[in-house]
Amino acid sequence: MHSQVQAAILALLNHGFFKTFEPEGFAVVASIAALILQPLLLSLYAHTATPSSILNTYLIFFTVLPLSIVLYRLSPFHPLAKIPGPWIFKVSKFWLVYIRLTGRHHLVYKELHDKYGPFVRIGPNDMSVIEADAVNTVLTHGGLEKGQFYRVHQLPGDQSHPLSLIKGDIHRNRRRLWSRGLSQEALCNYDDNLAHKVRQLVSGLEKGQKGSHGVNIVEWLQFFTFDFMTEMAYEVLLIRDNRSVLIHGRFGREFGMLNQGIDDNGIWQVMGRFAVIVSTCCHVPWADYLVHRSPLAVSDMGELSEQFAQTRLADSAKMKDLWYHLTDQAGLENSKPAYEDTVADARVAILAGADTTVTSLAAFFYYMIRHPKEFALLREEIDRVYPSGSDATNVSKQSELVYASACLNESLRLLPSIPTVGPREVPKGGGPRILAGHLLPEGTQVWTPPYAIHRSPDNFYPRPDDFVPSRWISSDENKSQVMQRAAFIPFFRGPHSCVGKALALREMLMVIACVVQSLDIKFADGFDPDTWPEKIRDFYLTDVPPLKLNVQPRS
Ligand code: HEM
Repeated sequence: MHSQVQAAILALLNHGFFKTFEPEGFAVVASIAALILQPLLLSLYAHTATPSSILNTYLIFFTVLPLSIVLYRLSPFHPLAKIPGPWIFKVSKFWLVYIRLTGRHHLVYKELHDKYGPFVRIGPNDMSVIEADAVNTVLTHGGLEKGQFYRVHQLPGDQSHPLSLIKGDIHRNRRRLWSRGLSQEALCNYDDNLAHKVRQLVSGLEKGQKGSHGVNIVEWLQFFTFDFMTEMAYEVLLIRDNRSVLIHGRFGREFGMLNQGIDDNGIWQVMGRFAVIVSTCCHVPWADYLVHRSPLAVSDMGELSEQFAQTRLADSAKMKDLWYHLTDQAGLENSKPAYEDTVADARVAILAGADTTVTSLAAFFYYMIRHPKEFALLREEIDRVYPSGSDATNVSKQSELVYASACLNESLRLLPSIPTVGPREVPKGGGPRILAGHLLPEGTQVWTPPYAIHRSPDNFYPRPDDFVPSRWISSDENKSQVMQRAAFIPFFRGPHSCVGKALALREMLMVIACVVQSLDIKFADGFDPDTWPEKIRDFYLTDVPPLKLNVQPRS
């Protein structure tokens, strides 16, 4: 057979092989090496190893291979062919990688759904769903497990298994430890520390006010959530009772951001960099393997959590912190979790609990200040539940904050802090699944992006894009509105939903009550509220731009 025909056939065989066996881990490097070597070996085998014939073989191989992939992905023979979507998304995930890098990921998903409807093909083997029933089917028990995105969501060289990345029975067993550490009973243990930090936040906001340029509340919320989550997870004393703990190594400075009013160690930069790298690479898992091994992705997060863990072990805690529960110090389980898994879990607590709360609270204050009528109603409620001089950190009164909770729901709806989350997957070995009439083969990645779901008029109507807290309060007026509660998923749903939801709500209501009781807040001079939401970037976690406020004690 002519060697050019052989090169074309070899390319088609490779396409068939990689369509069935997508390489992961070390197989990525082996596959790339195999692809590079094959045309050379073919030329040698066909005894046509002159420079021009080798070049020719390479040319044909590397033309036919991508061409056959593209044609197949666009063809009616592809299993997801009937799901609408733009051709460029069907052909390759590289377009989504680019979109992720721009931070417009959540906006693009919404635009695609506005154009193509509730089911959109957003990748060769990926679809996105915003219809309430289908979202419920995907996420709840008996639905789909975490997808490809999470398998590669691991720190470089890290062999541990944090809760956010595991599934099945292992996940169920570990989640029990987390649920104990975040149960109502456990939360009471964290209240004193939480109240102390919230008071520090309020006074920090007052002190941080710099003339008419105001104070960046996002930065102070970062100090607050990081300090609180770190102490809650490890009871690592940051700075308390005039005592400070020095974390050595790369982070050789004192922590206690609220106290110092500065992120001296650049932790938030580290977290931001980590989020960009991981969220971008997760669209192309095989590329992720290569990038993770590059010095670009050296992980400071792993080092930091190890240092916190060591400090915690050297200086035993005075309360039952999250570490106490995650290491099962009460001895309620048959076996103890591995040390590396606990370190990874405590790191997840900081990553999952700090950034999300910052975004949610920043969005809350933004929407309140933008809507003076609603803000006045909120104030009225806070003044009634926590009159001036009373203790606004008293959590037993939070159930009376009906309007504040409605406002919080509405801001979480408009700006969920993990705007697209990650996909779920039709598991290998269980055969195809049917979702709303679509037959999804094994390996299909199904996205349920909260930002697009929350703003769909099929789920929330009227005014799906507007801040309307009253939609959360039952009234005769609201009877005719569309309100798909199953489509409200800022904390996600099902076995992998947010295990820290109760803590997050308690924490956020405490901050809201204390800030509104003590401070007058408005946008700082020169701050442009119109463009603020546009500058929010979705790197799985959210990069929130500065929110400059003018802060004065309430008269
Ligand atoms: C407003 C604040 C918060 C929001 C909006 C939020 C939202 C979410 C969402 C959407 C997920 C699913 C992520 C995914 O599947 O990729 C999640 C998972 C998780 N969240 Fe939260 N979260 C918040 C605060 C917290 C806090 C304070 C903690 C405390 C430790 C926490 C711990 C976790 C953990 C451990 C998971 C993984 C659960 C699992 O896989 O079983 N979150 N969160």
